[in-house]
Amino acid sequence: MKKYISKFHYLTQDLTDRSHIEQAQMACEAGANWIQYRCLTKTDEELIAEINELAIICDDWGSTLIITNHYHLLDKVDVQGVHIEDMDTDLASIRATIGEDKTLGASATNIKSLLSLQALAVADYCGYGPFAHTETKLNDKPLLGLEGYELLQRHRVEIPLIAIGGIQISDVELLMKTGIYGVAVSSAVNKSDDPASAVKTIYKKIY
Ligand SMILES: Cc1ncc(COP(=O)(O)OP(=O)(O)O)c(N)n1
Ligand SMILES: Cc1nc(C(=O)O)sc1CCOP(=O)(O)O
Ligand SMILES: [Mg+2]
Repeated sequence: MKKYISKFHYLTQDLTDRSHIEQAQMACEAGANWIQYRCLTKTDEELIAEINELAIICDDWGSTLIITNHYHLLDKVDVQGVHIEDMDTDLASIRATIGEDKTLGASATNIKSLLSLQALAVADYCGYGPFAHTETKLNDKPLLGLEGYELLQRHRVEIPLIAIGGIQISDVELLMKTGIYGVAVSSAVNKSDDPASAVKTIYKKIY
């Protein structure tokens, strides 16, 4: 089943000065139509409570809400899907568990893993990175740089490909010119002096 996938994925993150709820509220108000709730530090009860609040905000603004990894919560909360970060996990079995209606995102870090994911045909989009160094999470994978995305033009990439990892506002135009589908951003928005304006600027560069 082909689903709508946004070209701009805004990812919340653990911040000392702003909750995930505040981040999502800001992003929705600024026009983000795709929020990925990336919280890997809470118990299921805490996650469910927070996701329920996020779902109301996203519903009010008409934004898609995706959770990171916690697919076992999908039948307990009102979200549109899940992004699975573990590339070694059995995605076909996760798809069978969550059903066809939920959006399933997965990750790839090189052309081989991207083409395998595409061939498996169970994910709705692929997060592809890391583009550059990021402080948001530890990363031991080679940085792709712009060339890593330009190289994809030699392959038949049909799955919507979302670049991720250390993307700054100034990278967005050049990344989009490589032919990718969209970008995922966290800290370039969250660590900006004016996060709402950062969201709006990224949108204008994409659309
Ligand atoms: C849209 C999107 N793409 C990728 C990820 C996960 O990133 P990934 O690099 O796979 O995570 P680690 O395996 O490095 O933890 C995401 N959350 N969203
Ligand atoms: C989930 C995730 N993976 C990344 C990687 O580089 O592999 S970056 C990331 C989150 C995006 O954060 P930011 O825009 O702050 O780099
Ligand atoms: Mg990674």
